[in-house]
Amino acid sequence: MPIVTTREAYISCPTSLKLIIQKTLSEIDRPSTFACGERLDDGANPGLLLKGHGLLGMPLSDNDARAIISQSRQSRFGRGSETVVDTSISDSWQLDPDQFQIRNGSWGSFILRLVAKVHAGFGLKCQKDRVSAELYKLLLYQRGAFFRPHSDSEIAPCMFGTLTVCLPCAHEGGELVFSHNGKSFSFKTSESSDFDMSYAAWCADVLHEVKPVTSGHRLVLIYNLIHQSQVVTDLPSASVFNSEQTRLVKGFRGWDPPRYPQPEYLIHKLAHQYSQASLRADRLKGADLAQLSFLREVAAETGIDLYLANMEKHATKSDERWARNQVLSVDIVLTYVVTLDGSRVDHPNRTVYIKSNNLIDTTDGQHYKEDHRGFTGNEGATAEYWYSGTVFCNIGPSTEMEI
Ligand SMILES: O=C(O)CCC(=O)C(=O)O
Ligand SMILES: [Fe+2]
Repeated sequence: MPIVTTREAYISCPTSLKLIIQKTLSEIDRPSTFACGERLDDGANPGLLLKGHGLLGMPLSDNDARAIISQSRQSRFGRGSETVVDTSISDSWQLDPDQFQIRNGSWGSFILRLVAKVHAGFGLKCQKDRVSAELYKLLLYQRGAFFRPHSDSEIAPCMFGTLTVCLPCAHEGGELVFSHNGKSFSFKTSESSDFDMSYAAWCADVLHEVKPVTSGHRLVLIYNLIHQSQVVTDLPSASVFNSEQTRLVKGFRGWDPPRYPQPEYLIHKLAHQYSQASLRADRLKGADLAQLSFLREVAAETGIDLYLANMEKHATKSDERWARNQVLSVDIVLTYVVTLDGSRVDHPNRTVYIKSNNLIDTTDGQHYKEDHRGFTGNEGATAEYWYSGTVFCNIGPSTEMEI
């Protein structure tokens, strides 16, 4: 039996590239990130009770910090399938959950609120109640302590990430730095550390580090994020973000120029319709915003240009009340084209005509107006439909769309 590789499949059917792009974009249906974090002004005091010592006050005093250290061991972390101590990687102090208690009864619902933030931030598609956070350890960083770049191994079944709550305890330094797939960003726990808390969460496969603490103490509760998934492949991970991006890049690069020249532009319909005033990247919502962030990455990699536009489509069809609903003619025009920052680039007095072949998705959606003409001469009964929408235009690197 002949084996058809994906590459051959692309070559034999250029429409499949549009399908790849369409399918991938349709799966990016909500904003998502592989790491998130923010200051929390409404954090409750967990009421940490250290066995043999008593309640730990918040912000943590130097005296209570010494009490924690006296009962701690060097922090451990997952390396492959093992849990190891290596002070060249991390030299913070660790308490295990059986060495302390969280006495505040409302702490559980506070953690659930954080899990809901993670669920939204990661754009998880499962129900919120499929995700939970299991207490793993309490870490204390003294001045000079750090955690070198590492990713978290799955120390619990169906663990997909880590949630941390940095408790009130003034410190400088100690910021979290995340890097994945050539992108990196940092989050400063110190900024809210005097009296407030902050949370951070990341997918287990994201490389992260804690920069050295330069003064004070950094006190963090660490939770494993668990996904009650039946199917192991459902587990969220940062590499899912990569694979969506890779598929899109493949889609845009996959045209085989000698046989099927790359179209000079492609049009992708947005989920929402935007007025001219809100036609700019920073006003996009929901799935549109999420898709834009992916398309931006893809544009940087492939050299395509991105524009936003309002589109009008006018179709004349045979009237379905009398005959099969056959399309007789279609006109598609862009009525307002802008760069991502909202600057208009089309000429107000010139119409930009679009070939329907360049639409990634040719389904019409709901028309906003229709007109049934009845029988006219030889043409039979016709009906006209008008559609409108907002679109992304992805223009190939070496071509210009005539506007
Ligand atoms: O201290 C932190 O904020 C992160 C700790 C960490 O990465 C870990 O325990 O694996
Ligand atoms: Fe970690």
